[in-house]
Amino acid sequence: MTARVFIDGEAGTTGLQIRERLAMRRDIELLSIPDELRKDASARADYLNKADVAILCLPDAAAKESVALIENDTTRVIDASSAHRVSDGWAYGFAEMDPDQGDVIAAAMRVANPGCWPQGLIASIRPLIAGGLLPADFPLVYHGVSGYSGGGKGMIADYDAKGHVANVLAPYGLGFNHKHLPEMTEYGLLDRAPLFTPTVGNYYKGMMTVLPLNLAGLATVPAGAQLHAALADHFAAASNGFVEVAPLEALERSDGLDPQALNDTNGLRLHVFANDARAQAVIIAVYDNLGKGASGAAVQNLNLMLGVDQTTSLAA
Ligand SMILES: NC(=O)C1=CN([C@@H]2O[C@H](COP(=O)(O)OP(=O)(O)OC[C@H]3O[C@@H](n4cnc5c(N)ncnc54)[C@H](OP(=O)(O)O)[C@@H]3O)[C@@H](O)[C@H]2O)C=CC1
Ligand SMILES: CC(=O)N[C@@H](CCC(=O)OP(=O)(O)O)C(=O)O
Repeated sequence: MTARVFIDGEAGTTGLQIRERLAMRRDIELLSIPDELRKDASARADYLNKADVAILCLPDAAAKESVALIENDTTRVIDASSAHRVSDGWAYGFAEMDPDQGDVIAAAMRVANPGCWPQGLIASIRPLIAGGLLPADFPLVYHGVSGYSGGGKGMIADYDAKGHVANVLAPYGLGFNHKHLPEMTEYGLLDRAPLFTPTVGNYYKGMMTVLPLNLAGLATVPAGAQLHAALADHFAAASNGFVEVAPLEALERSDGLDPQALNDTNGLRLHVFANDARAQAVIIAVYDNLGKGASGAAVQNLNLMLGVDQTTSLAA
């Protein structure tokens, strides 16, 4: 049986990428709204209500409106916006977060796709706190760089208009109130939000996030090998291959540390570097903001909800 899938916001950056990923799927019938009606609430309501799964690739306010337009109890929703990520009744769509999170997503009517930045942080810290290697009140500083497509059509147009002679690395979020902090705190198992300093790079897509761990002062200082083993064990159990942990790095530099290394994939790779004598470590995540960071994760969640075997699917 084919599943009817409606992408509300299919003309946007994330929507287009999901469309491309689903175009070749014979098990999916894509319901496509005529361009002139794509912002017409009553036409959207029609499409939303006839879909088996609606994928919302919209600003937060429009995503909330879409959910309110659904009048049946059969349309399932994957929301790529940040509107519902810490809301009751919504499953958080980061399948590798816990060994059973894929089952939670598979059974859910409402799935909130994670923000791109939270995925690197949650992947890096949640297994360490859950495993008791770090306390929940450990003070975190979280840094990273994303390609400018992370800001959607608006930011892409800005960079295009500047003719790509923009700032090589532009810091932002300097009021320390980034909209991703609530989901980072909740699903990172943290007592308080990290100090988060994102930057946008002058390139289209791809991310690298950096989580330094200054471990001195902890009652029990975990060795780098323990941090690495906790992450490797967690993702061996919880991942179907989309999240991998590179071997423990004993190098000053690594060729894998390129924010564009996993572009056009649904992969996320963690790297652990440590100096036990100094009680210092850093965990670095590399992934595509439009892949695992948005559309790849949405397709992965769709596959889970439809019961499609991820290892044989071409899509995610
Ligand atoms: N880009 C990324 O890396 C990531 C994005 N996301 C999230 O995914 C969502 C979509 O982001 P992104 O694709 O980047 O954004 P874009 O701005 O590229 O696309 C959003 C689309 O929604 C359309 N839209 C706006 N308002 C309405 C409305 N009321 N009814 C119907 N359509 C509407 C826009 O129309 P128009 O074309 O006319 O502007 C546009 O096509 C956002 O919530 C974003 O935060 C999540 C993770 C990563
Ligand atoms: C580079 C850039 O601007 N990135 C966006 C996040 C993109 C993303 O994860 O989307 P959501 O808005 O759906 O959470 C930002 O930091 O606001």
